[in-house]
Amino acid sequence: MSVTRGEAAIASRDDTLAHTLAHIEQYAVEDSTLSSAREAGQRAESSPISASGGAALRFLAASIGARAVVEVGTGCGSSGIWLLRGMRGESVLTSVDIEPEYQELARAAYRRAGFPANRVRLILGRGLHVLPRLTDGAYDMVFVDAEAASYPAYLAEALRLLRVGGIVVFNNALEAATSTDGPLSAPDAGTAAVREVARLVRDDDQLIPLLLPIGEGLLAAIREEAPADG
Ligand SMILES: C[S@@+](CC[C@H](N)C(=O)[O-])C[C@H]1O[C@@H](n2cnc3c(N)ncnc32)[C@H](O)[C@@H]1O
Repeated sequence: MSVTRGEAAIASRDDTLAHTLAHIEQYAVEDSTLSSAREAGQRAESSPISASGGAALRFLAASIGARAVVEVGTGCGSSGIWLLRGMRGESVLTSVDIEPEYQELARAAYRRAGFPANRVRLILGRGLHVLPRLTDGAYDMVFVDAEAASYPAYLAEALRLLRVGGIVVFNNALEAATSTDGPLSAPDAGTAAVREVARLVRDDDQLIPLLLPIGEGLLAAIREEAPADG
């Protein structure tokens, strides 16, 4: 079967894109601590963050001198190690997950990475039950890497928790943004929610949005000061 010029152009673009993304992934180097955390996560099927996604988290945390970060979706600790490596000394990562076994593996991974126990507050529970108990405006960064269907609700919580200048980041933002729906099927709840949160972030005057094609796709936004009335 012959290939049209349009199909050839798309194939070559897809090829170039795949090479570019592979290059970005390889550029982010994991040391042995991060490799073993990721391997433990893969064995436990907790879907650890990609190296490039983790490097972006570290960069973002360092760029704002983060001292207090909330994570939803501890997994086996990969993203937490990247975050802690970007955060200031003496700072605290609060990380929430529903799986006690994952959090035990994460605790061991943080220890192996050299972070004392008082740098991490692990909370067992559902993100949407735990976040409302945390203090308003007390956090520099909120990272969400848990059930996609709740992303819009996590955005509302993050906006309450973040200080002005703080950053919210959602993982897995790419697939939903780029997938096409079948003619007869509506997107599943997770895909619809990721699209919805991307729209909410872009349309909010108090947020500076950024969609990054890194790793699983990161949707990030900086919280700005609310505009003065009048
Ligand atoms: C993609 S994994 C997180 C991977 C982790 N960030 C890492 O890099 O290793 C998603 C995690 O979200 C957790 N999770 C699922 N639903 C949750 C909920 N409602 N509240 C908190 N955590 C949840 C799962 O147990 C799982 O560990």
